[in-house]
Amino acid sequence: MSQHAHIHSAPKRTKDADAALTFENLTLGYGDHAAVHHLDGTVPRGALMAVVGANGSGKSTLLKAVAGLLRPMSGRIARAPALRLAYLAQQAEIDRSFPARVFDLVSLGLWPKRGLLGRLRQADRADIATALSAVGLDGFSERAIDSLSGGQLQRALFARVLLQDADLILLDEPFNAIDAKTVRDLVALIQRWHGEERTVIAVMHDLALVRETFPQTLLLARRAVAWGETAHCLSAENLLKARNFAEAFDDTAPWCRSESA
Ligand SMILES: Nc1ncnc2c1ncn2[C@@H]1O[C@H](COP(=O)(O)OP(=O)(O)OP(=O)(O)O)[C@@H](O)[C@H]1O
Repeated sequence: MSQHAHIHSAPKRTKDADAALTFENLTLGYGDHAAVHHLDGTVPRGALMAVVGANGSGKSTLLKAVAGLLRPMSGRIARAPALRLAYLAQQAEIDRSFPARVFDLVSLGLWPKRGLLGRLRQADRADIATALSAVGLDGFSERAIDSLSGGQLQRALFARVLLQDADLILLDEPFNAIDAKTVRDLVALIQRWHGEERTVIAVMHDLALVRETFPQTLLLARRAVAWGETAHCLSAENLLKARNFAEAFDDTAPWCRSESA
């Protein structure tokens, strides 16, 4: 059976002008081990989409490739022209020991506008203060980032994304080890971005939160098990299918052996 037969609800091909991203027979991996196989589909502009799947199912790999940090093994990712992109990595990948203040971390969000060594203007300082306030970090500007709690650091990173003013926002497990209040505040920010017609893609583990918050979902198990409207995508049948694929993962398998599964 062909790979693509598994994608029961892949989004219909959207006109290019409406697409933020298009995946064409995209295969991603490391060395000669593929982590995401033969992904096809379109993320429309303004979509609010969750990426879900078991550990090791390729979610972070997909985000990294979309962010341009990983080259495809084969196939391609087409981004809308002049798309401004913001990528928030998993917290585990962020170096907190770097001697910086919250202000410095957040001001990096202005980098696309001001350049790395560009001098901040008065208006920029006001924008940074507004972004900190929007994430509930008033008064935190001078704090060292290594003194923040996990939730406070995540708020600061969301403030940086706010300043980036991106068309496409990629969030890798933004709510991992974050308390309920902070999740609510940051979900509200994601909904605001959605209201502003930005495209948001988030790797998520909390399926209840996905059902509440994300209209679209991509269910991955190294391949797309289902992709489309969240309620349909996360049906019991699809989740079972994803679990069965996940149990069959073999990290030592050569490239694409699982295709014949
Ligand atoms: N830098 C790397 N080098 C080699 N293999 C990698 C690398 N990063 C990820 N992998 C492998 O690629 C596969 C997919 O990993 P990925 O991190 O994308 O999964 P994930 O769905 O994000 O998992 P999790 O939910 O645990 O974060 C895994 O088998 C993983 O071991």
